[in-house]
Amino acid sequence: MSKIVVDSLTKQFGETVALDDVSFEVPEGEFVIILGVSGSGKSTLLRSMCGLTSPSEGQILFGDEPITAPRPEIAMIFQQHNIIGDMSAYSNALSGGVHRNGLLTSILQLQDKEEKHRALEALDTVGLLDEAEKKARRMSGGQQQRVGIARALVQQSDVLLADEPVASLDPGSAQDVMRYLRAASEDRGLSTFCSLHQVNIARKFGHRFIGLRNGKKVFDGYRDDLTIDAVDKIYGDIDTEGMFVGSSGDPKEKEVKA
Ligand SMILES: Nc1ncnc2c1ncn2[C@@H]1O[C@H](COP(=O)(O)OP(=O)(O)OP(=O)(O)O)[C@@H](O)[C@H]1O
Repeated sequence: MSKIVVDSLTKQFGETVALDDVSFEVPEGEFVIILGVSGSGKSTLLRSMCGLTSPSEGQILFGDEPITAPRPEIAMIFQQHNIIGDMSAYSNALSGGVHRNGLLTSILQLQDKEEKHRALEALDTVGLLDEAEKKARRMSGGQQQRVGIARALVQQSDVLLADEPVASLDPGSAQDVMRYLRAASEDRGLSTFCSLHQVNIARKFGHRFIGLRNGKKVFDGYRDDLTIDAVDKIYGDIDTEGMFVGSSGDPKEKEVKA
């Protein structure tokens, strides 16, 4: 496994500067939450880290190698789950090994025993072993997101990227997904980067936090550093009340420990 280095990363889309000279270094095994308002550059950062978006300037290194295209060591869990509704949770999870097994083997489900065991183990990690045969489309949003995590685990990556994995979920399901994501990440020592809107969920599950504002990195620190002042720096003048709902539902949780 290797550390991730984001080195002076700038990304422009025409006139829009989505990321502006962002740099940080993350050792393997850290659970990092990316915070920022809509449009601050969170998705662009994650997409750049998995090689789906190429930098305008700067680079991202995985170990010593620049990331220039998607690679199996880096798995991405998307906001819209991106799983196949007509397939079972098990088949979806199993498809995470497509880069090892090839498309035909995956479609025909001719994977070896070890691979099938891996898929069941991944479903177990996200608490869905009993639902393995259930069609994904008949599962709740939170369960579908957990299937997405299981599929990423079957990929056997070293790095897990999750772009707002709880954006469309109710507070209870959002916490479930975060709990499983954190457990999966710890279980396997994966470096994990997850973008979130809800600050109290972030505080509950995050280890390290990176705050973006207008494409610039305005915060990089650990739980105790994430004070109200730090949150204000990330979110500016906007009313942050709603962002703190989600873990206990108690907006007083915005009174973060200084
Ligand atoms: N493919 C693209 N083409 C043009 N502009 C883009 C593209 N992708 C992102 N942008 C712009 O870059 C900026 C950052 O967008 P990005 O999606 O990274 O923000 P975000 O923080 O993830 O937002 P959200 O929380 O709404 O997902 C925005 O101004 C957005 O409109």
